[in-house]
Amino acid sequence: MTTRKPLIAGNWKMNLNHFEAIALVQKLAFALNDKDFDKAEIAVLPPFTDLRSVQTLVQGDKLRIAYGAQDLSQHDGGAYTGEVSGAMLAKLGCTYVVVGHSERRQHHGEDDDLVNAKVHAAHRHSLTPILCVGEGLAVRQEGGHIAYSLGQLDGALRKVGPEQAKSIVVAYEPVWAIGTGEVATPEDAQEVCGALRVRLAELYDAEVASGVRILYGGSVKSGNIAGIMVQPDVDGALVGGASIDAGEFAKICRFSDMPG
Ligand SMILES: O=C(CO)COP(=O)(O)O
Repeated sequence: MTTRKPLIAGNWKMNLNHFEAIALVQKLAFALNDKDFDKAEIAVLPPFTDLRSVQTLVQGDKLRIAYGAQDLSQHDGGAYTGEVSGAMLAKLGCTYVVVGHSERRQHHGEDDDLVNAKVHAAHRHSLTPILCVGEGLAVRQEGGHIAYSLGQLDGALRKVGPEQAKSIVVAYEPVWAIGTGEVATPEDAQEVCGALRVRLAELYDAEVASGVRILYGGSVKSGNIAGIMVQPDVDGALVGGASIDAGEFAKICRFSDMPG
């Protein structure tokens, strides 16, 4: 069986300017030690305007913190006012890029085809997509959460080959648990993350499925991370609100020391 190194990624959303970004990453680097970085990969996903500052700090001080962006254009360049390309993110040393976050699907009308195009765009520039899927409250209430999340996975991975699929990170983020304080139970998270892994095995093979990291996201805090992380198919967390507090995020990164 492949061992999957846990990934704890902080999606800052539209928070923190570049000064604040530097302060947060410095605090985080100060709070965490090599043992923490050995146990889990730790990443921050700041707004575009912070990335250059984060890059300079991380590279200058050789920090073991990975970073990436929250979105990218499906295009590689050209007359697309306001867009940021994968090539630009790669040039800034980004490892990750979030694709298909529910806030982009909801507020920017991103559908599965666009999300799929963005997954391909990320791969063209050797960025690892953190592909977000997850159902809204109505779908959950009628029990369609697994089919819905698998449908989003299928759509996002169209024409993505096994080699590329291997490097993808999937994040299950039930929309009803995002920013609401309403965390899915560890069993809820496991149910869908397990189903996503089974679907990866169907779309590709067992090797791909066992290598892909699947994260849970939605109101993750230091007080609930331990229970989520012990689930067999949950390989990390995509943390929103709690990731812009360095102390709280550091505790989440040390999930094995937190109460279950
Ligand atoms: O959307 C999320 C991470 O991408 C989750 O946000 P919260 O942790 O604030 O609920």
